[in-house]
Amino acid sequence: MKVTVVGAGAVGASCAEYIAMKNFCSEVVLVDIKEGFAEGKAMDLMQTASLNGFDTKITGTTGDYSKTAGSHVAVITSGIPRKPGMTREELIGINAGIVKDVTENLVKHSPEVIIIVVSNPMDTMAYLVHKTSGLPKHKIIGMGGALDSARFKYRLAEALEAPISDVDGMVIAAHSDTGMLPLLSKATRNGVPITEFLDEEQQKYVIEETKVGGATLTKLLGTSAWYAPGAAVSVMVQAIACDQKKMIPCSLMLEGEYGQNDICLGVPAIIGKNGVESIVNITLTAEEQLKFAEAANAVREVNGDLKF
Ligand SMILES: NC(=O)c1ccc[n+]([C@@H]2O[C@H](COP(=O)([O-])OP(=O)(O)OC[C@H]3O[C@@H](n4cnc5c(N)ncnc54)[C@H](O)[C@@H]3O)[C@@H](O)[C@H]2O)c1
Ligand SMILES: O=C(O)C[C@H](O)C(=O)O
Repeated sequence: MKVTVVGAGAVGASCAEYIAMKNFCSEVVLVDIKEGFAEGKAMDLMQTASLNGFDTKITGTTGDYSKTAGSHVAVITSGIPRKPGMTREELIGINAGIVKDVTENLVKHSPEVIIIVVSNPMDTMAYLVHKTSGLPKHKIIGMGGALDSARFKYRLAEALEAPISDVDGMVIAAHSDTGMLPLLSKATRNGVPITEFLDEEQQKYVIEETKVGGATLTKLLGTSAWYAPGAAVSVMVQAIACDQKKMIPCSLMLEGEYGQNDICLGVPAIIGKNGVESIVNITLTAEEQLKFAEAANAVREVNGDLKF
């Protein structure tokens, strides 16, 4: 399995590192526009191989997409991250051009590729890849829900004073500060609904902290997060590489599912060797349905700023 990661910055390098550490891929190619940067990151990571015990070969290139030819999966992390006080949506002006250009180069050299979109505003960037790549819809997957769900579980475990392995939960809808929908109604501790353990104030705290998870880290770090995003991507790549058929919330093109059309939004999906094997329809409460529709309206407005 050959995987390309475009953007060798904080998130791209973290993706490459987690993928290599899990040792399920033969090759990871890092691509960046900054001269020598991807080559340097690849060399540094390769010098951890004997220490960390992996055999994945990591190489880097400054913009030579012929080196990415025949990739099974490509991850797009190229583009600018937000600074404290910004929203993800403000990145569209710069990142849309980068994502469109990168997508064209990837598909030219790997026409069968499955693309995982990470660059923000992610739901809109995933939509852009659908509109410009010519790839079938099961081959384009936006990464947001896997990360947001991990943050949800972190906050649930914190509120419950429980180990994270005790809790389960999922976040769907938009990967944005206001459009995220942590499904509290379905979250559990060892199969017991979370609502049996947390009072309303605690529930509200968990939901609000989850939704601003990215903004909180951006304020602390001065730029956006990379460890959990990289780990989330590696879980998705492994689900494809090992045909795991894992259920992961991902930003996917909807054609009637959840009452939406012609939009990429986070929904639970089965991820396996073909990319998206299927979208899973779950029952939402009336309030959740309303919030999902509101998130869709906001993403649709941002999509309106795209120029193809
Ligand atoms: N979807 C998510 O959950 C999620 C999580 C974290 C970050 N992000 C997004 O991922 C993106 C990257 O974040 P980061 O922290 O790694 O930023 P970063 O600045 O550390 O890295 C971005 C890299 O992209 C490179 N780049 C820019 N244009 C390029 C091009 N045309 N071709 C190849 N490489 C190019 C830059 O040189 C840089 O090295 C941002 O848009 C950020 O908002 C999304
Ligand atoms: O918050 C950001 O801007 C980056 C990313 O989308 C995240 O959630 O960490």
